[in-house]
Amino acid sequence: MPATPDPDPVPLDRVPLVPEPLVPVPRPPAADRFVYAIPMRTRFRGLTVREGVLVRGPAGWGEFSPFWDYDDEESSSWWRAAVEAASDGFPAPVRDRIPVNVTVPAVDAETAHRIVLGSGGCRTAKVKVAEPGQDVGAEIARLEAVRDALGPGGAIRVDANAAWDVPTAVQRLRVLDRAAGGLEYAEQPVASVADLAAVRRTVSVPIAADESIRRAADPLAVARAEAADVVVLKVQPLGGVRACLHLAERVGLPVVVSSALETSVGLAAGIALAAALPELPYACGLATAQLLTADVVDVSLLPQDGAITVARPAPGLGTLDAVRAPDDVAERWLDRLARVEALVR
Ligand SMILES: O=C(O)CCC(=O)C1=CC=C[C@@H](O)[C@@H]1C(=O)O
Ligand SMILES: [Mg+2]
Repeated sequence: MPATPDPDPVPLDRVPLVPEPLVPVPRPPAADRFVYAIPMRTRFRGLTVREGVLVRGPAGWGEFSPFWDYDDEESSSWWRAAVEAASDGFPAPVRDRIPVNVTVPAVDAETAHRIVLGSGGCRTAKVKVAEPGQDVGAEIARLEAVRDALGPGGAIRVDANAAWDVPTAVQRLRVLDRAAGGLEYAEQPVASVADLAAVRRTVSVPIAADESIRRAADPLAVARAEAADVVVLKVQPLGGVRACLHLAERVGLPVVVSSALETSVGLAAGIALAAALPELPYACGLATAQLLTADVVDVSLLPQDGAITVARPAPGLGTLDAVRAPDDVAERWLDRLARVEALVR
């Protein structure tokens, strides 16, 4: 198995002006690409390790990290988002603090309670439900624990990741709405736009569309079908910050920005989108650096008093070396990236 590809020739701006010190220092990553692998704190979305590629350009760093169930065609929008960050940078912000929700994976009640209390002051929690192999009892206990930790004034939303059919969604949302002491909204309870519309017509809990937006041929179908009250925007799958701003303008529904479980390089794009949107009526799902055991930057984008200050942290040489992916993982990602780049050329 070939070793990690040799870094590209060190560009002129990185040629040390003084002889290199005797003590080896971490070599800078390849001039413009770096593959990371970071263990997750808790299994989330079936992942125990988050991997991806950081790319550096004239405007800074971008992140290309499509989940492996996205094929090369679908991954092209993820690459466009990374290229936008690295080449164009981000639009001007209209706010400097982004209220964020804490993300609660499908964990036991005690762990859920601890996650909310340790969230950095988040007043909103998004709770994973419909986890394969778990029953409604576990979801009720998790939601009751989250409500206890948040207090009566907090907001609780759930995410089923399209797992239910319509009858199950209708019945389960009524139960979970009670267990939570009221749900702010339910994210993607069912898979299709038609089923989302059917659930929305039947339950009182507001509905948010996520997969029906980020994996749809036509994201506007959700609005035309009156299938959702809220639209979830994720920068990478939707092709970048400017593409999301354009979609938000056209969809005509309230939007919430959510991450794709990126490092703080990728989260910075989500923060930039949330900072540039004319309206931001909901706390955003951008506190997911809390789900990773490490980061590619020295100071992660993490909430304080329930919000993240708009910033664009850059990777540090030391932090990059600590999360460098093994050679075989790096090769797999760079091969994927080469295929996707060939598609979008
Ligand atoms: O929205 C949040 O609170 C965090 C992001 C999040 O929940 C997700 C990120 C990426 C894929 C999914 O696992 C999940 C989602 O469906 O929104
Ligand atoms: Mg979701």
